[in-house]
Amino acid sequence: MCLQGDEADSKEKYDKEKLLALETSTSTSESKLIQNRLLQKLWWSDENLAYLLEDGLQSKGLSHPEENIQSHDEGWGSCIVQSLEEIKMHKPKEFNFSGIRTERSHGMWMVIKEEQQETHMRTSPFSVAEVGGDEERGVRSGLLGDEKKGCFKWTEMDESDGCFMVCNKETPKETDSKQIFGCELSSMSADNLDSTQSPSPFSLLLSTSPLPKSQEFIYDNPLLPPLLPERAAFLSWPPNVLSSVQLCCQTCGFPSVSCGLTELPPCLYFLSDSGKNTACGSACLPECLVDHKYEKRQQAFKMSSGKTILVTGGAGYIGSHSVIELIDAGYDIVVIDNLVNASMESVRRVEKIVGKQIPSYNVDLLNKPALEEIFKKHKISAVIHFAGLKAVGESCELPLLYYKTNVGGTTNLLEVMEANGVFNLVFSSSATVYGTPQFLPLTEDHPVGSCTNPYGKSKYMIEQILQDISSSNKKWNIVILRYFNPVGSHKSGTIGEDPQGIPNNLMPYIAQVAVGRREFLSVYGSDYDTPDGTAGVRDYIHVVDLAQGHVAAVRKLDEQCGLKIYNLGTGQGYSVLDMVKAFEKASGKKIAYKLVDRRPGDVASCFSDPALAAKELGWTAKKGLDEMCEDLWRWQSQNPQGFKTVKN
Ligand SMILES: CC(=O)N[C@H]1[C@@H](OP(=O)(O)OP(=O)(O)OC[C@H]2O[C@@H](n3ccc(=O)[nH]c3=O)[C@H](O)[C@@H]2O)O[C@H](CO)[C@H](O)[C@@H]1O
Repeated sequence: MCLQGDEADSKEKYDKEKLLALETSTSTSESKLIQNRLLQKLWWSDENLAYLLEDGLQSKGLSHPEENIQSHDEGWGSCIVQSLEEIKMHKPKEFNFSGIRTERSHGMWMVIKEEQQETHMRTSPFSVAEVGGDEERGVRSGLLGDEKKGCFKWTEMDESDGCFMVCNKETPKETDSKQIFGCELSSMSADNLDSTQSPSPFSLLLSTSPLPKSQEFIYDNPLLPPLLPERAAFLSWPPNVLSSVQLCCQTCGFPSVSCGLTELPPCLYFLSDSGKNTACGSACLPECLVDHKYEKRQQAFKMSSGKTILVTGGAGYIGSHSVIELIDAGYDIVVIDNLVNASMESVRRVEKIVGKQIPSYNVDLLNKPALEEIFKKHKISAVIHFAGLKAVGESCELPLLYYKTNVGGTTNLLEVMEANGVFNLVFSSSATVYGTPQFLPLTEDHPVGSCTNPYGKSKYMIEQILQDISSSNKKWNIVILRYFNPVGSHKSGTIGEDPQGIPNNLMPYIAQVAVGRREFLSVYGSDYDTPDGTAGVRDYIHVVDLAQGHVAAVRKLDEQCGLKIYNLGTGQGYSVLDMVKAFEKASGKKIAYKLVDRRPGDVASCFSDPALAAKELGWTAKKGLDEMCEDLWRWQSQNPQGFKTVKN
């Protein structure tokens, strides 16, 4: 029996017949299996009819029901083979063939070994992408196959609908869809499959029930390494019908095509308002989505330095990014944060990124007993001290709050450290301590202290305190890092800068204009002595580069370094309008701006000489302006309201 796409054959009627056929099947166990599979398959919502195409899903060896292929002129099938190793171990005819056609214009077929379907759902040597006649996308598909993976060929299946097939290199190039299909089937067990080939870059995740409109997909398979979150995309498929979800690789250029296979085992969950919901099926973890850093991270866990670093302000922007890099470098981390300007959600998201729980406490540095508790509970080797207030304008209105929080908090911390025999500290200072530059680029020996606001002065005062304790007790190892202008976010787009209220700094403001939270950017001053007249030739540095600078600084402490001071910048200056343009390019959004008066206290230009950090820490910033803007945009567009964003 062959079911056509003709609606005359209702799904229900067909199901009935199918089940009847199964009941009379000779093999009870096979019948059971097939019934189970039928139940699994018949999940499609009404608008997305699925038809089982082959008689009773009985084993037919590899003989494909060609009449079905031919009859499906509006769509076509992809033959997907799972588990290369298994395929090699079995003769083709031991495979049962089952095909499902998922909807009129997008067909999907599957070939799997019935008895072991679950274990087969790991890697897919084949998958098929349909590009719906869009030549450009087709070309991109082709690039993926040949150039990126090197082991796939893309073959145009049908000029009229512009379908492309990914298959093994050995598969004949020029042939029609029927032949390709046949060939692919016969290559299931064929020796021409190269066992080193990469799995498919795609997989299709089919829900066992219609997915809710609001959802957050969570890939969560303990058997497989984590996804590269920045690459993975979950798309509903077929488009606009939320009954299946496609996991695909954005980097490979596949934001919108359907492809791949399949079903169980469950490893994808989706969240709805009611919490974690039923599992979706998943086929394989595409190679290009595997987070290989994970293996390194596992390695790092194994070769853990055994050192625990206390990160104050670890829920904040720079702190959270640094925690990731430190964990990657093999350190154990304890986070404390008073959450005045941060949220524990960022720590939860960092935990997801690193695949590890991080002890984290809502503790204020002014609460000395609580701080002492932390030092009792954890064997701290070093402290990275980010915590503090940082809004320049606010510091002018509330100077005492700034001195108490920043300076008082730091002295508390230093006392507790000393009392517990911890003499290793990395301090988060700022280029603001240089005040108005007397020369550029700024080197570490540039005069400091001429800061015009309490925030800047508090940083300067802390630097002075650190100099003094270092002179008083040689046990102290202190690295002071003077940051230039950190921007960007982690590649995943799941953590980033989340200013409360109206952003003071340029880039968060621009990002909020792009996302529609602010109407326009006020460019403060257009009469400066800079190439485009705008102020703010600044040294923007990617926050991940900055975070890596902290790893280098922690390593420096091991050298019993005494007190050291380093600039963390790129050495490259960009104006406000440079930044506007770069962000427009990265986001594809127009940034409305108005030229307004100067902002009091702004200097025209400020950029670093980062040579000392390169020489003594072995650290340099690597990421350029485009990457900073792209990463910032990923964070902002995925989280328009920052960590408060509710996923729809
Ligand atoms: C005076 C001041 O606040 N200094 C702080 C600010 O330095 P910066 O002034 O270097 O950073 P910023 O991001 O506030 O401003 C960068 C440039 O953009 C300009 N701009 C900024 C915002 C805006 O809405 N429109 C606009 O034109 C601003 O005039 C400046 O020329 O941030 C640094 C961290 O990143 C330090 O914390 C500095 O202490």
